[in-house]
Amino acid sequence: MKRSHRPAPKKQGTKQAASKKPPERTSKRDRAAEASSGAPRGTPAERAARPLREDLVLQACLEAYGSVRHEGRLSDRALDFTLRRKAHLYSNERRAVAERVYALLRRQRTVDWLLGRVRPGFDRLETTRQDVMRLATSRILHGEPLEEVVRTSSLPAEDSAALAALPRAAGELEALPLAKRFPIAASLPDFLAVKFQEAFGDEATQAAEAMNERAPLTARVNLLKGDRAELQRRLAAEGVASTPTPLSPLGLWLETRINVFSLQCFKDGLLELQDEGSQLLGMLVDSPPTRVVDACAGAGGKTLQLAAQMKNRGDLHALDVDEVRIEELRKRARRAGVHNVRTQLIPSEGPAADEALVALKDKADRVMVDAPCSGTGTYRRKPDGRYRLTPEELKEHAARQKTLLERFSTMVKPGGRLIYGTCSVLREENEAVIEDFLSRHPDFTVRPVSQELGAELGEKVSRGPFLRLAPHTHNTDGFFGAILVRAK
Ligand SMILES: C[S@@+](CC[C@H](N)C(=O)[O-])C[C@H]1O[C@@H](n2cnc3c(N)ncnc32)[C@H](O)[C@@H]1O
Repeated sequence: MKRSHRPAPKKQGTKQAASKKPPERTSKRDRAAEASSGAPRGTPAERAARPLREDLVLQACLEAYGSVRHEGRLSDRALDFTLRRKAHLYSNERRAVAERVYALLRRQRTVDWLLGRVRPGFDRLETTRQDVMRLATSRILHGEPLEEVVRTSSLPAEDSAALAALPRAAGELEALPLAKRFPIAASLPDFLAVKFQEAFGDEATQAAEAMNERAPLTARVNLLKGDRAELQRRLAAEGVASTPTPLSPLGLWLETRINVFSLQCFKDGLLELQDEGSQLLGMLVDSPPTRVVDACAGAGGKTLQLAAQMKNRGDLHALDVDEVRIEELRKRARRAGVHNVRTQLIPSEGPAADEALVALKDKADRVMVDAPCSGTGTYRRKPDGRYRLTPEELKEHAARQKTLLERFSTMVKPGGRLIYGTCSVLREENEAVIEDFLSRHPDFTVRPVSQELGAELGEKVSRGPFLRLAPHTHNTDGFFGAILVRAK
């Protein structure tokens, strides 16, 4: 099968990290699975090598995938929901379920196209039978041997025979002209494929390929509780190898098979899980220890970073319209030892939304607007997002981003800065929003991000004056960031 329809091998970890193999420990999950299955206890190494019980894995994959594809659930929630009810699965089986479901979601359109070629009447098959074939095809696309996939997929003979013809269908896809091939090979809806081509030009294929790979597991060190080297030592003591991220000085790629949330380091607030690109966006706020507003704080990913950059001093106002996220932020702040945050639940629109900001009008040194967006930069982690987004929603995102930037800019004091960011790779949510704002606000000017990040790092992560990150160029999620300075 051609390389272009197959993700690259996983990128987590390095040789160096792998050679210092940490002690393994038994996960709670494995103890629960052992208790419920009556299986003999093994050493951690034996457990890791235990063959998958393919029938159980397939059943769980079908449940989780089916609830995303046919019931519209979000992928992370569907997996969480399914796996919570499968206490009898060992951790290697749970991992296989998550990996297979995500892998299929990343390649769903490609898989359906190929199956339409190799299995006459595929569209008319019963749904579960289709999904079994989809899961099998995705595994083959990801490099598993045909015989092994057929042996473990409980397929009728004619469906197994169809899978053998996949290399021919992949060749047919490869032979299509680019305009037809790209949306299918990239597994993007047509309108998004066009947007990706506009955003990345000649690099669109590469960009989409990288967007369809698995993201590294990335942590940010909480500088309020120690530095990166110290965190690495603490992680190693808990059996987790890590590698410093190449761009963010705050990040570590974690190599672990166990749940990070169960680590003592995590419980003690030494780290947060946060993509390297998100860390770089947070670094655009230089956070002098005075008054900083995180206007779309959500559950506080950036808020906690800003608090650490402010050394827990000054006033950090975290605003959001979502009460559940704000509550999560409060919990995380307590764990991280953050004391300078004040949270505020604000109305989402209308005069009340403007009134809620009156007390901060012209008062903030820095205002961060990490705007709600299409999430087109995060498809490595949320692969199903692409199948939900519509052209109308994209327009709504851009319109809301303009409104929010306008509204929150009123809090910036003369000489202060407005920092705008998204996890979108699309121009209409990024540069176009900034251009629109500047056209109505001649008192604001763009400050190149390299002035904030330093010339060397700035050059690596910017396009023009803006932060511009993408998986194929930086191995981060896709992010945009801009710094605007208000005249004194
Ligand atoms: C990209 S997320 C923020 C992520 C967060 N900054 C972080 O780093 O974890 C965008 C946030 O904007 C919030 N939001 C949506 N509409 C808003 C509004 N009108 N005013 C303020 N926040 C809003 C959403 O609830 C969501 O939490």
